[in-house]
Amino acid sequence: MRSGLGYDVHAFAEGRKLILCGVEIPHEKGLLGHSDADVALHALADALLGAAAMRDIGYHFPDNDQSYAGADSRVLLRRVVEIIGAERYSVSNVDITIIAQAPKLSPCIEQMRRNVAEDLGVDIDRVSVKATTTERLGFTGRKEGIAAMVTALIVR
Ligand SMILES: Nc1ccn([C@@H]2O[C@H](COP(=O)(O)O)[C@@H](O)[C@H]2O)c(=O)n1
Ligand SMILES: C[C@@]1(CO)OP(=O)(O)OP(=O)(O)OC[C@H]1O
Repeated sequence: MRSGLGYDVHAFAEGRKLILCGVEIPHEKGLLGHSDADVALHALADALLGAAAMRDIGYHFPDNDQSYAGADSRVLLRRVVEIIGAERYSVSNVDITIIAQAPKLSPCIEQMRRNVAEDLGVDIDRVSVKATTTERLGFTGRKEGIAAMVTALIVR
C-alpha cells in the first residue's frame, strides 16, 4: 500500500468555464489553464502519480503540448489510471479537498464523487470530495483562484 499527496492551484479568469471533478458549475468566472483547468482532478492525478513515484501531471501532459490545449481533465485522469495500472497499481481510496471561497460547492459534491469513481474504476464509497473556504483569508479567500489538495492510497 502506498500513499500520495497532490496539490494544485488555478486562477479565476473571465470567460472561462468552471469545471471541478468534471462538473461544470455555474459561476461568473472559470479557472485559467492550458487544459479545462480542473484543479481538483489535477491534484488527484498528482496524488496518484506521487503514490506510484511516477513524476507528475506536467511531466506526462506538458502544458506546451498543443494536443492538451482545452483538454478534458477526466481524459487525463483516466490516462493516469492506465499509467499507474501498467505498474500493477490500483486505487484503494482518494480524499479530495477543494479550497474555494465561492461558489458554494455542496450541491455538486455527489456528482463530483460519481465522476471520479467512474474515472478511477472504483466504488463511490472509496471517493471523498470535500469543500472548504479559507474564511476570506489569502488568495482563495479573496476569490483570486481555487486550490485543491488530495491524498490517495494505491495498492498492488
Ligand atoms: N466553496 C465551498 C466551501 C465550503 N462549502 C461547505 O461549507 C462548509 C463550511 O465551510 P468552512 O470553510 O466554514 O469550513 C464546508 O464544510 C462545506 O460543506 C461549500 O459547499 N462550498
Ligand atoms: C493539465 C496541463 C496540461 O494541459 O495544463 P494546465 O491545465 O495548465 O494545468 P496544470 O495543473 O498547470 O499542469 C498540468 C498540465 O501540464
